Amino acid sequence: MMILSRLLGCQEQLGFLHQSKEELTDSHPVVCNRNILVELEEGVGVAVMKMKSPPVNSLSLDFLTEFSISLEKLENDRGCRGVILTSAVPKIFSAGLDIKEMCGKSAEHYAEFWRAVQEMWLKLYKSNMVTIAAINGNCPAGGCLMAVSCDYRIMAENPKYSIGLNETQLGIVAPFWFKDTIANTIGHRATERSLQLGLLYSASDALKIGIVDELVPEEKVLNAAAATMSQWLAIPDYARQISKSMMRKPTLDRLLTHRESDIQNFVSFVTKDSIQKSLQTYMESLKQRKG
Ligand SMILES: CCCCC/C=C\CCCC/C=C/C(=O)SCCNC(=O)CCNC(=O)[C@H](O)C(C)(C)COP(=O)(O)OP(=O)(O)OC[C@H]1O[C@@H](n2cnc3c(N)ncnc32)[C@H](O)[C@@H]1OP(=O)(O)O
Repeated sequence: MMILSRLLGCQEQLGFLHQSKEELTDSHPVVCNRNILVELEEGVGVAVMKMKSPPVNSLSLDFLTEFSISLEKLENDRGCRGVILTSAVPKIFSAGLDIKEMCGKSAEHYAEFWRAVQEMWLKLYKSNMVTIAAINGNCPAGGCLMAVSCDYRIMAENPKYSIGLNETQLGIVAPFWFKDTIANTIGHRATERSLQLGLLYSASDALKIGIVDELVPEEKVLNAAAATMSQWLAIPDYARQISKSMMRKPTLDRLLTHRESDIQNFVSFVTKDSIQKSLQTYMESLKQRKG
């Protein structure tokens, strides 16, 4: 019930009400949501989802809810066959889960938050559409999960940007389905090293290890994503979708089977004093790094 009312509440915020006349008459309909801009190029059947939640596109409960609703709308739109996921915030793809959602809140809040994280991943990983991440900035932890849940990743070749699952550096643990998703991308051994050490890879190392598929100059990331999209869309949808499902279903089913216990694990983990302390110390270190 709580989730339903949040979804309904968010649908109002989703901005269908806030579209300007220009946006409505544009041949590329734009939906201006609070955290995500969705632009659907109808003739081509491709939507661009631009995350725009400054300063760092952190994945808050509101953001995740909006993301899942937006993706579901595209999924149900027969005119949309592909999605490019990118960022409208300079230098940041996404800073991952919003740490503030995991600090000093109630057990009920943590459970609701974690269900929204699961939902985002389930929707993205099982999408029937072609999904391409155009990674135009830093991409740690939950940001990396989003990227590796797409079918293909193109990253800006900027030595300042990094990508990876750095959870252990915060004193927390990537859950099994984060691990499965990255292992499906880079293999078991590389995942073991990557997860234990909480490695963040530079763009060039990410290409070498296979977290990303391609590097291009920053200003070409979106064009490169569009070019790759047209190659993938040249394959008949039905055959491609069944192949995707064959590869991903066991991983999806594992979370679906253990969804409630995964939420309980998260809540009991994150409510530990030691974990709360680690997260608070990490947030403080982020602030101090600025100064
Ligand atoms: C055994 C069973 C296990 C079960 C499961 C249990 C555990 C849970 C696992 C949970 C998995 C977690 C996944 C995650 O995604 S955790 C988040 C990890 N993210 C990070 O480590 C990234 C942190 N951020 C950065 O490194 C940098 O901010 C940056 C992304 C590189 C951008 O740098 P810069 O442009 O210099 O920006 P600032 O650092 O100055 O940041 C601007 C403000 O944004 C705040 N911030 C940054 N990241 C986050 C975040 N993830 N959440 C919330 N807030 C964030 C930062 O504090 C600044 O705020 P201020 O302006 O108020 O100081």
